[in-house]
Amino acid sequence: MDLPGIVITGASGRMGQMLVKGVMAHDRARLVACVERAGHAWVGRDVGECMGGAALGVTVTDDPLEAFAKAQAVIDFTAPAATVEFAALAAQARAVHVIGTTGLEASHLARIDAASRHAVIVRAGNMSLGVNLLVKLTQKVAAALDADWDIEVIEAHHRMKVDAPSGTALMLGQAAAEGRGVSLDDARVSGRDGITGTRERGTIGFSAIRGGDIVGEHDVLFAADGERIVLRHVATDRTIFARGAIRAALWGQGQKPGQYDMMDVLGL
Ligand SMILES: NC(=O)C1=CN([C@@H]2O[C@H](COP(=O)(O)OP(=O)(O)OC[C@H]3O[C@@H](n4cnc5c(N)ncnc54)[C@H](O)[C@@H]3O)[C@@H](O)[C@H]2O)C=CC1
Ligand SMILES: O=C(O)C1=N[C@H](C(=O)O)C[C@H](O)C1
Repeated sequence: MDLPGIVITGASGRMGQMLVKGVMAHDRARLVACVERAGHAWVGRDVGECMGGAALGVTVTDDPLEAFAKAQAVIDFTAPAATVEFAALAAQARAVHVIGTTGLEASHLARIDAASRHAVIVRAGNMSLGVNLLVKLTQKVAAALDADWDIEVIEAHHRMKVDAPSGTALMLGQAAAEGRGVSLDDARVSGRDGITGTRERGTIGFSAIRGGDIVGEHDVLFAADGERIVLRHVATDRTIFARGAIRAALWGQGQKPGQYDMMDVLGL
């Protein structure tokens, strides 16, 4: 039987290039197409040559529908506006849609939800094993501690990142809120500046650092009088995200239509 065919959207991006390499090196998947936005310099050229290596026999296209028709899975680390379009097209093609894109708002999530009635969608703000384990740990620690322990999520990323808090920080904040039995929407405090007043008991704070080429660092701080606990994940290489996304694309084959996350894929 043929190996599942995979399309990479946003192929020229930081994650796109990792994913092209990851699928090419994989023994249970094959690269069938690469998509970039209309007008991008890579469109019409071989993706391997664009990446500065040997030709891979896959020409970058700006036609997602044609690309998805050849595929069993679409791996998508692009931008919210593109991802919601891809969700509808992937559902039309009955391809598994793996969404790594972050910065999605309620209107985007509603469109992804609609697409998931017809197709398998796996979405996570972080596809790494380590972060998904950290999410579980965060929930457990938050459940064990009362509101004498202030919770802060601190994240650091490269200077090109466009959304904050990061998708991972929001996953960690959500886990902390669930552990504590509160709603994140009610407890969330982001971006303090000026005369903020003293810290409100029970809130969950978010701080974002942007600089240089930081791949992704996340701390969940539990701070009480006289002691602190810090849960930390440091990503030093984007292959951890690509590995998780490819695993999700293969896991999704044969699943029932619906929305899944990396906890489902990893069995956590
Ligand atoms: N869930 C996870 O594990 C991870 C998620 N991310 C997220 O993935 C996204 C992308 O991150 P990066 O690769 O660093 O960004 P990037 O800016 O390097 O790449 C994004 C790519 O998407 C392309 N693109 C945008 N609109 C498009 C369209 N309509 N059609 C086709 N291609 C389009 C851009 O041209 C670009 O090549 C971000 O939202 C980021 O937060 C990043 C790393 C891990
Ligand atoms: O934009 C990034 O780079 C990353 N984005 C994801 C996020 O928003 O959490 C995952 C990872 O931290 C890298």
